[in-house]
Amino acid sequence: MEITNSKPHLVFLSSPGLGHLIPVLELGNRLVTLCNFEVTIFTVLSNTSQTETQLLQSAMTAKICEIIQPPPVDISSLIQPEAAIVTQISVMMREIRPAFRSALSALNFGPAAIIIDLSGTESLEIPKELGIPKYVYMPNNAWFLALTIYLPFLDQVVEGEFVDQKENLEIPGCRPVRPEDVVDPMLDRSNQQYFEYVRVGNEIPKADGILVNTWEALEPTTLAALRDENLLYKTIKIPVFPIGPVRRAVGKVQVGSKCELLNWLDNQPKESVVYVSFGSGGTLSFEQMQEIAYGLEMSHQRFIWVVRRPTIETGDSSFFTTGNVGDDDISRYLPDGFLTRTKNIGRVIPGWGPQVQIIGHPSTGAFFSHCGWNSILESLTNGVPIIGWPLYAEQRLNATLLAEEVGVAVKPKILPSNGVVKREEIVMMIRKIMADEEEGDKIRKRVKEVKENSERALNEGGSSCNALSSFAGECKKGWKR
Ligand SMILES: O=c1ccn([C@@H]2O[C@H](COP(=O)(O)OP(=O)(O)O[C@H]3O[C@H](CO)[C@@H](O)[C@H](O)[C@H]3O)[C@@H](O)[C@H]2O)c(=O)[nH]1
Repeated sequence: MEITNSKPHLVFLSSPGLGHLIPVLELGNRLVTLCNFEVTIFTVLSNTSQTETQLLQSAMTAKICEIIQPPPVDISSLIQPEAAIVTQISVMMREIRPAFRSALSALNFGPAAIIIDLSGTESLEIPKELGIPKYVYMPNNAWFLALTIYLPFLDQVVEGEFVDQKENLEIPGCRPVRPEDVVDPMLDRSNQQYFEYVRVGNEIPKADGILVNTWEALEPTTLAALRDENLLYKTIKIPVFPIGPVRRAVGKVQVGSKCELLNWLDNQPKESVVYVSFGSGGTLSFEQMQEIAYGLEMSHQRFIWVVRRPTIETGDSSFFTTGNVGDDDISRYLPDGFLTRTKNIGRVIPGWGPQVQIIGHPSTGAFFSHCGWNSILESLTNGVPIIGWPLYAEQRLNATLLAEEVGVAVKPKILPSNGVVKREEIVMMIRKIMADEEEGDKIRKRVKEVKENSERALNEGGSSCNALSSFAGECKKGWKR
């Protein structure tokens, strides 16, 4: 790809994991096509996920953004084998800094700005040294951003474990966070991932601004708090640009290339199918898989289920290997006879599915989701209500936001990360979203409103379009050809 000096240039630093790579690639594409930038993305990969590698390959083929892939870093001597995902990613991003610094110094153009995603904030010092404007990209919602930047303060005033607190955690101007909803790194204050997360909270305000993957109408109160000098602006003192929803859209499916699954969806009634999938890393215990299988069967609703090998220990153990487990014989993890009994109403896919095509299909009526933010955005922008099944990371926070503030989701009484949710409750949630005429109807109407307000935000003159333009304006202002 030829790099010219005629357009301002932005450089991204993206961290491992599809949940980060996807929104970085999407935002990069948007800045090229809508704002007339050239974009280079410095990608740090886990190097163990085939799906990650494939995604990057297709981004390289599309040639919208320039991709730089540094050699993999070996962190095995720096962490314990059982280190949490956040710790692993933090250490990888720390070790990549010399390569990122050399790559920036070797560029034959002066970038207008550097955009660093959430897990790479330790690298903000590099553009600072080089005198280049620097921004943080939060590929999640504003409430999670608020908790992250306020955590260093909570760290000073809260005693004991957050999960053991009797009172909700107050964040100025925002919805309080229930102790049971705190993000994974806050579960154990003696674990390295907690220190890494507090560090990120301290580092974000060192940027010149924050891009966040949400929009005004979705989180008006939190965004107002982030701008209010008496509330959270006091902590960050930098502008926040709500530019979302940045998400993958349904591409045109080539004639003749449609898979059997999408043909099957074509033949189902409108909004009749429940799509069940837990993102790029979510896995379930064997017992929980049985309950979901029976719950789906007993609900008598049509479904598509992306099934992975169960885990016993943690919910996130396939985070870096997604797409690599697809060849397993998944029938052995499902109840006897399940596949035969449900063959007329359901489809089970091993490992990985064409999610954006499924969610964007008119036959899909609900998304049974782990509430990763990309999945949520794909659902909301297609007007599909959510059965929230938070597993790890910040997903409990996301599920609460959707169910209790936005009004587009239901979630189980006990959190799936805390115990096994029984089939009866699963049936109840599915039926509420798919068939309930009162509460269900309200949720289905609300999600259509959210779809429309997301479109308005992105259209010309909409809040996110304006936020992206003002970010672009700031970057172009300081750029010297
Ligand atoms: O079978 C599948 C499963 C997933 N996807 C895609 O993979 C992405 C998954 O992203 P997301 O829903 O955000 O889940 P995670 O990969 O789990 O994301 C991580 O990163 C997100 C953004 O920071 C966080 O919100 C999550 O909690 C964290 O687990 C989405 O674009 C999906 O369309 C597929 O295409 N097919």
